[in-house]
Amino acid sequence: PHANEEKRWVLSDFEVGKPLGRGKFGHVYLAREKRSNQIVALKVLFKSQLKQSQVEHQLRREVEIQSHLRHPNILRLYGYFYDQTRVYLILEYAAKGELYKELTRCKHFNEKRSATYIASLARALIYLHGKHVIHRDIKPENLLIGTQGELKIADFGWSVHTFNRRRTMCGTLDYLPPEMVEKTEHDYHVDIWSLGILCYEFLYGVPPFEAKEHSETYRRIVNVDLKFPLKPLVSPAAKDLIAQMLVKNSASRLPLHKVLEHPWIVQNADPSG
Ligand SMILES: Cn1ncc2ncnc(NCCc3cnc(NC(=O)Nc4cccc(C(F)(F)F)c4)s3)c21
Repeated sequence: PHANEEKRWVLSDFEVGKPLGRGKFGHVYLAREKRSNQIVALKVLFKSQLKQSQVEHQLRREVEIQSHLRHPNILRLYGYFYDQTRVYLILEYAAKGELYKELTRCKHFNEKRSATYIASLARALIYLHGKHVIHRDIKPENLLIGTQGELKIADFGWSVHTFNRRRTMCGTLDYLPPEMVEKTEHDYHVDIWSLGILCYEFLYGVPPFEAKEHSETYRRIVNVDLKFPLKPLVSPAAKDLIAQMLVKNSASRLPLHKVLEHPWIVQNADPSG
């Protein structure tokens, strides 16, 4: 078909392999496109569940947003197709799997690995914000690791174009910045807050405002009740960067390009990302 004509994919175009993960709406499988031998990840979503949760519009927006994104630290969504009962997302395969599994295995990452991931994420977010897209759901569960160990942001199911911001609450509270928790207007600064949460969780193995009760987590977020444990040992430079991103007033959060210039990133991030 011509380049601009979307190929109509069908399930029989693929040889489906092992399951890669189980999501709320469906499973992800390793797959090979038969004609090109290209390895992909195939996410299978049940139409019934999508309809039931009224998220079809979100899925359409995800496909639309992803179709214009090309960045080494953003997982590609090559296309989609559907049959009677299911919708299939054809995704780039991230050979080293889910970052959160790696974080659980290692307990926490060292400063070099953490800074390298944060720098890659900052570059991906600069690219995204340049396209007026906010991801809004940056957390370890949505980060994958590519063949060369590079970080890939995945799952734009909650992303929005900045002109039409919605206040749907999504998933764990831990990553929500004060303005989303307090349900006020929010903008691309939310992703800078989440980057600060991630940086803390990479270094300490737990998110900064974690608490047993939701109400306690909520209180700690809106008060920015930021505490650094004595263990593991973390450099003052890293704490300084985290404290500059986890700022209640969203406009005062360290801009992403300043994150890339911060001494902790400059001294610890591997330039290759
Ligand atoms: C585990 N794993 N290991 C290796 C590997 N390589 C690639 N991918 C993997 N996993 C899939 C990662 C995803 C990327 N994009 C997604 N997108 C999505 O799940 N979208 C989506 C779903 C349900 C509902 C909605 C809606 F309607 F609410 F918007 C949107 S999931 C891999």
